[in-house]
Amino acid sequence: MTESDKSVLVVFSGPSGAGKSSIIQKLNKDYPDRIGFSVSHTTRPPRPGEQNGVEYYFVSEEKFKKMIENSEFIEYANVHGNYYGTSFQAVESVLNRGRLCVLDVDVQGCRSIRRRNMKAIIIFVSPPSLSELESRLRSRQTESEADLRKRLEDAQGEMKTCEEQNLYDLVIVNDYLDRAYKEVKDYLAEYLEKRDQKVLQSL
Ligand SMILES: Nc1ncnc2c1ncn2[C@@H]1O[C@H](COP(=O)(O)OP(=O)(O)OP(=O)(O)O)[C@@H](O)[C@H]1O
Repeated sequence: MTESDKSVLVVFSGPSGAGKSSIIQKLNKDYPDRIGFSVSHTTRPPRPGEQNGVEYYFVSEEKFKKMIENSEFIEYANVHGNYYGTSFQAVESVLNRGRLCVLDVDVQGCRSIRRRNMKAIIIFVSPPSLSELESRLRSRQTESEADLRKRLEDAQGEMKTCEEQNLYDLVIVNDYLDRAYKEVKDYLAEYLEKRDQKVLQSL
């Protein structure tokens, strides 16, 4: 079995505040040796101590725009004048090390992964309701009122994408974190078991 045979891209998507980071944190805690995170590209200058290829790949705006033109990004955004993006190549490099590459991307990112026909498990994390989502975002206290409103507005559209054919492999409702996490873990375990059996049978 080669290293890349053992790898799979695991993508989490869903509204802001649905619990993607909470689930990813738990996965990372339980499987620190199996999980890898891709290094993003950015046009912001490195801060003291930051190394190229470790915290980020630091590139010029010209280079970043060229990469956009060449469709090299799964997703990218301009935040306060600086570009940030997740490249397909950065994900491949985690996968080539035989790791499960875990990503948190928006709906467009999920569609772009599907278009590339990548071997990926795409999981939509849904809040139990929009009112519960609002109350979690409020207790997190990380957004301004305007930002919070925008996130809740976006959430309505994001929830509708659950019905899109062949976009998500699994939709989980994050009612209780431990229960939702178990659903993710069981799904991954079953996927990996089936896949490893297939690989073994083909040897
Ligand atoms: N099942 C749950 N019950 C109650 N609170 C939860 C649950 N899951 C997560 N939370 C809390 O809800 C808040 C939002 O969760 P989290 O930050 O993981 O969301 P997210 O989807 O990663 O959001 P973003 O996309 O904005 O990063 C956090 O404060 C988290 O502790």
